[in-house]
Amino acid sequence: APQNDTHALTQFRLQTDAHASLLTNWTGADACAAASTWRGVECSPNGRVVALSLPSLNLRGPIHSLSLLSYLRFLDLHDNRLNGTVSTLCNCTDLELLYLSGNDFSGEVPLEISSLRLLVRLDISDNNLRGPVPKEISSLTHLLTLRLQNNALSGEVPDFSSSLVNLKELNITNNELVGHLPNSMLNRFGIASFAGNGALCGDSPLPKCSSTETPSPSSSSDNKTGPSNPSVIPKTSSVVAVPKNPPSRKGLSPGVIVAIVVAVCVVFLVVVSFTVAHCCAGGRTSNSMVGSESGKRKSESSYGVYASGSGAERDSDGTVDTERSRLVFFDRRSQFELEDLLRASAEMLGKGSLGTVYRAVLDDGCTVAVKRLKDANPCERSEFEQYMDVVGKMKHPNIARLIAFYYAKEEKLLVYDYLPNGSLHTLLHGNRGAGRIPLDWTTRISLVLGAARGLARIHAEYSAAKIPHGNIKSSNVLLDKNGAACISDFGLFLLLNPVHAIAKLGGYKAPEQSEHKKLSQQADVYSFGVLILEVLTGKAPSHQHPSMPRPRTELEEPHLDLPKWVRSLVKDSEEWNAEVFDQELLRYKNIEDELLAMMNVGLVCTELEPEKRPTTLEVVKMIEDIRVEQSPLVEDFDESRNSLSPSIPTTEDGMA
Ligand SMILES: Nc1ncnc2c1ncn2[C@@H]1O[C@H](COP(=O)(O)OP(=O)(O)OP(=O)(O)O)[C@@H](O)[C@H]1O
Repeated sequence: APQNDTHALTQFRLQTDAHASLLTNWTGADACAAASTWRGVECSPNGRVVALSLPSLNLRGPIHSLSLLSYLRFLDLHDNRLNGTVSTLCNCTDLELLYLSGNDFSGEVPLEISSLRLLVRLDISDNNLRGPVPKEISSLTHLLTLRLQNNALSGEVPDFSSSLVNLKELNITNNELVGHLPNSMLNRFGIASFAGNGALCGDSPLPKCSSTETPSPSSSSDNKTGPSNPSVIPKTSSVVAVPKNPPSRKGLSPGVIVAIVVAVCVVFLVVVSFTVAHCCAGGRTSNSMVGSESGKRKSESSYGVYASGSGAERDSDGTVDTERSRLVFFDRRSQFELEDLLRASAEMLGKGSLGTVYRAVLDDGCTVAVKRLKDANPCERSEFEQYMDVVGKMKHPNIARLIAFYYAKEEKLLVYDYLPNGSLHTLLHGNRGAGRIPLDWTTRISLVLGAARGLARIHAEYSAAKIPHGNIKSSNVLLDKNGAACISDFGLFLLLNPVHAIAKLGGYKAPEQSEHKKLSQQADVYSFGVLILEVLTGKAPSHQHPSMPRPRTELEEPHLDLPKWVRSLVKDSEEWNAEVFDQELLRYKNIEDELLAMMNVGLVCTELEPEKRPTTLEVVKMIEDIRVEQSPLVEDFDESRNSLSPSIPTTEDGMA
């Protein structure tokens, strides 16, 4: 079966990627192999493709090959030029999220859609779909979102009001729907969900239905050819392009138009005031809800999943637990719903030891990083919330900020500020070949100092409990939009069983940890010392855990004990040995003293005996003494860190 998945994807690529350039990294025999990085593909632990996300890639052609992906739960192909019918996907009965909007799909919405019983979101808007809105949709009882707008769907609107009890968003606007709109549908979803159909009738503000409840020919669309009744459109007729925003149609009296406008305005105002009240309430209660079951409110977007979308929170009897799953925020200024997150266009940033990280751009342009935890987390909800409370309260300019979290039985998400400028690991080891921009000494020292300040804050905040970071390494030092270093992944070790934490996490290990397997602040200092030596030597240290697949640069030297290697070359702390240092650093003049001083900080941090190591506050002081002001100490947390416009730190040396 896994080979079938790879075969299906390969077929899909051959049939749709005419430009070939887009999916060039779809190579190798197995899309789900451990080291595989097939763009947009996500696999389950048993090697089956569960998610495919390829929006806006100018893909053209049919999608029938994807019907073989029998484990697929998330499919996002929106904004391409894909064509043919969508019926083939009805074989993918595990699908929960299906986004196909903005393509050239034609034919009818298949009756077999009813086999996709797990669907939570269905978006097939902005295509050329014709024929009726099938009644069979009413069996998709988990649906939260149904978007069918901007197609050429015709016939009457079925009554979903009693069957689709979870449906929050319905949009069938700009189609060719006719006849009586059931009052229950109008009342529940509002006139705005049905606008742009022209020939619907029913209760006010719609025109009254005639006795036969069929529209007069003059009230049907005037910008499309042929009759509006689907049954008389030959299935073989050429597809009439549907304008994405059709002009308003004729046929309504001015009075009715005024009534519709007033009704839409009223609905809009009600929605806006509800949203404002909702956001304010959310802001007031977000922190207090952590760890407090009584504080929880029922959320509109409480049933949700991300990416492969496994988070259907179902009770044993199959009912949906909508009561307790919601995004919990740590900052009243950042408020959005899980739905916004689900709707956001997402791009996989990478996989770590605890899960996969996605970059998600919300509708309002805000960008966040979403870490979707894999099943490494054994915690109960209350425990999870307590730990996240610890992380969420930690606000410092050199610590990646946790904005919110989501906990459901099968899905745990952590939402962070998106830090757009990569990691220290990438800056040091990425692209060492031709075309590399050297990482200058000023930037290095400033990043080390920033990271030291972040770590010192964690240690100081939790000095009594001696809570460590537990996973210090250069790939967990990320750069914000200003190029400042931020320690990421703080607090995640709390989610792991202590027995397994040390093996799972990929930070640089202190020697004492091979014996007692405990995380500690002193071990963090050791890891930080290794990081300093890494910055000085340009060499990637060994993670001492061959089972860990990361980091994976071609330049990483296997099993390099960096402190040992440096000590072997430098016997005396005053001794200068150019061989130790990164060649890139040797082109800068008059920095030998600073390099030596920094090397000594690295060496003292990596003392074999934990008691001999300095505290992180002392480390900060030592680095500040080397170069007085490299990284401005920002006391106030910079809320504007999150940005859509990444700025790359200057890497040409600006040394005095
Ligand atoms: N807040 C963020 N903003 C931007 N990119 C991020 C953010 N958090 C993580 N990433 C990126 O996502 C990818 C995966 O990160 P993740 O932390 O899961 O793995 P890791 O650091 O490689 O390993 P580990 O799980 O041991 O920390 C990395 O490339 C990382 O740089």
